[in-house]
Amino acid sequence: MLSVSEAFSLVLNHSLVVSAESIPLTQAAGRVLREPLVADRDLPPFDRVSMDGIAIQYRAFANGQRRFPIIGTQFAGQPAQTLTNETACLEVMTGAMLPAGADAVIRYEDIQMVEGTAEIRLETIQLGQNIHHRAVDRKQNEELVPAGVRLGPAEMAVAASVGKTSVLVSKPPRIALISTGDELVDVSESPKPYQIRRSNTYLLQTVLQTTGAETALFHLPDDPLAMETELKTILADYDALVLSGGVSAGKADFVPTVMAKLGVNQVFHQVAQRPGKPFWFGASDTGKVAFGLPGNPVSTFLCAYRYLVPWLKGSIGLPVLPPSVAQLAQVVSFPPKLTYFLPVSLSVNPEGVWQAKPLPGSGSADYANLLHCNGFMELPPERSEFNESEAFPVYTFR
Ligand SMILES: Nc1nc2c(c(=O)[nH]1)N[C@H]1C(S)=C(S)[C@@H](COP(=O)(O)OP(=O)(O)OC[C@H]3O[C@@H](n4cnc5c(N)ncnc54)[C@H](O)[C@@H]3O)O[C@H]1N2
Ligand code: MOO
Ligand SMILES: [Mg+2]
Repeated sequence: MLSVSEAFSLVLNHSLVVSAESIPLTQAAGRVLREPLVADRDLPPFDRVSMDGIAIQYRAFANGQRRFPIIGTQFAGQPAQTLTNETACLEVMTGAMLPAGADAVIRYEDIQMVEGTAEIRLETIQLGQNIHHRAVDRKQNEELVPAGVRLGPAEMAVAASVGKTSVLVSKPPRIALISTGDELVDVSESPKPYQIRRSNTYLLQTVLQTTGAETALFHLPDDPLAMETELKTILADYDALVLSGGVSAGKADFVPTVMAKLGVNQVFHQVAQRPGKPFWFGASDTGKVAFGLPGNPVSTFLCAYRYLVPWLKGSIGLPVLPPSVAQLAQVVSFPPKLTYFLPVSLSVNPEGVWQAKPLPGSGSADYANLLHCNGFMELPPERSEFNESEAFPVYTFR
């Protein structure tokens, strides 16, 4: 049986081909850039006054002068004036161009205004003080943001400042989230004694919210012909399918055979892990990808975080980051030769180290247990005893 890392590599090898689209900047927050953002001018584009006050020539102050006649005012949003008299000053406002001939700005707080003159009340000043010099932040034509970065607040501010009215971003992949099973009824229905309400597609939709994918929910019965008909349409309309249920050894587990009939070939079936051992994964020659996640809700949940989310991030051009690491807060025993994804509650101890408190719950159908957890700790298959304070990777979900 495949190991978790082998299965993960195979999943990442089948990334979606996500096309790019140009959209207005006003709609681009949260999307992934597909072009670099380049400085169209120096940043800042001119010597910018950074404090309200007066602009003088430093040499006059260095020569002992303290009282400067005010010969005008330089506001922001105006072309630069000139300090025509090197022993005079201009009042200047934050954001204004530094007047030509001036090379130091003194704050209003450090001067006293007396009858049209400004008297500086400082012992020393620096050449160039309170001036945000042209190009100190970035130079014209410098790459400010590389492609493959999500447009957060800082990136949006930079995009606006370099005049990008529209930006090239990844198109959101269209993903169908499909529950399967005759025992499952809609959330609005009253289940009969042998039925339950379906929950996995709601779980999956919430997990994928952070990726910006477009999702739609479907439900299929345990009937191979009906499944085939409906899945054919869904396959044509969506880039990827995430199914839950119907992949283990039961007489009504039809997902792998139906997918194969539709040209979605098995890449693997079963991974040496708990939960989620019956995980099925396939891809078609036309570039469609399908995840057959095991139906037990904790298995669906774990597989979504461990495989689906990194796969989707990689596909849309975001970096796939390694998991964080935490210390086990108590001894854990797990004899099967499987990678064990242990539900944990994470907290930081007084030394600033992440601690993982095991909350195994009653098994992979116990989804209510996850309400108290915020991650899965990945314990390796070749060991059966895990000591307190040993560190292992954790996949967090809160
Ligand atoms: N003989 C074997 N039986 C089972 C094996 C095995 O290896 N050999 N594996 C077990 C494991 S592990 C899991 S996990 C499950 C996976 O089963 P399936 O993927 O085939 O899923 P189903 O049989 O359709 O359902 C399993 C279970 O999950 C519930 N379920 C399914 N979908 C939803 C949903 N959308 N919302 C809520 N609950 C859902 C379903 O009612 C079943 O209780 O197989 C074991 N068996
Ligand atoms: O994946 Mo199953 O959920 O191990 O029970
Ligand atoms: Mg089954």
